[in-house]
Amino acid sequence: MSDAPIYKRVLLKASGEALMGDQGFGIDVSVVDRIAADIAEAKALGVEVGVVIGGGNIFRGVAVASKGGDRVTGDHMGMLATVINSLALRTSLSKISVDAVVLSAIAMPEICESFSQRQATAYMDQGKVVIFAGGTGNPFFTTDSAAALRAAEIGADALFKGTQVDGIYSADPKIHPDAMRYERLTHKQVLDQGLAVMDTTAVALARENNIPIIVYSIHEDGEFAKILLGKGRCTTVSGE
Ligand SMILES: Nc1ncnc2c1ncn2[C@@H]1O[C@H](COP(=O)(O)OP(=O)(O)OP(=O)(O)O)[C@@H](O)[C@H]1O
Ligand SMILES: O=c1ccn([C@@H]2O[C@H](COP(=O)(O)O)[C@@H](O)[C@H]2O)c(=O)[nH]1
Repeated sequence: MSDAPIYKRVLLKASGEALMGDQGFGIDVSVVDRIAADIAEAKALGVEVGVVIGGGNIFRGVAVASKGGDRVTGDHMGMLATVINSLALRTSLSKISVDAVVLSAIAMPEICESFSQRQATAYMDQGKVVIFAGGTGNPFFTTDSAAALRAAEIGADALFKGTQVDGIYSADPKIHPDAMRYERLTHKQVLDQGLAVMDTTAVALARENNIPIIVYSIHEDGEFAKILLGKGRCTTVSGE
């Protein structure tokens, strides 16, 4: 394995759902601690890391809409869930002495700083882990889209999606256990074939900005660093 990471600055989209561990809801601190350790390993390789965390372990806006409630309010609740997860990750990182800051797309100055592209980039240049909370700050989006947006804004070399599965398959492997895993795909193939591991807005944004997407299992200890070193199990999505 080479000692030099293949990317200098990355954006990690960490699964919200993964944070609940076996509990079925909420935050399992041991899982957050493990993800923090993975980020620390990447930092130790000299990689600059920005993070967006989902909110699926707490709340998704569609849950309100599907019961006849107001979608926008539901999405506000979902974005607040991502703030809770971001604060949990900052806590886990600070326990292992990794300097991290939470920047929220929704102003809540008593709790964390507000997002601005300039401040985010300045913090990353200083070597801090920047955790982008509150999604895009707009309803009808997802944290996948927020991750692609922030990746473009900070000039990330790659967008990592740490999720429940170890790559992109020909169909959802949770529903079709015989689906085939891809090593490499283009953004166009992901969009044309409707491979639903990431939402289409996020993939389109990454494609327009020439940002590779790496999909891997966030449940595998040390996989993030391995992939950064050019090894590890994942699917890489890049330009055609
Ligand atoms: N073609 C595919 N290849 C791989 N996974 C797929 C595919 N189609 C659907 N999926 C599903 O997509 C899921 C990832 O989607 P999703 O973004 O909702 O989860 P997440 O990473 O846990 O995000 P969140 O942060 O919102 O909780 C995988 O767990 C997998 O079951
Ligand atoms: O830009 C955004 C990002 C997220 N939301 C809402 O938050 C939840 C949780 O995010 P996931 O990506 O599903 O983990 C999402 O379901 C939306 O309700 C948003 O409105 N805008």
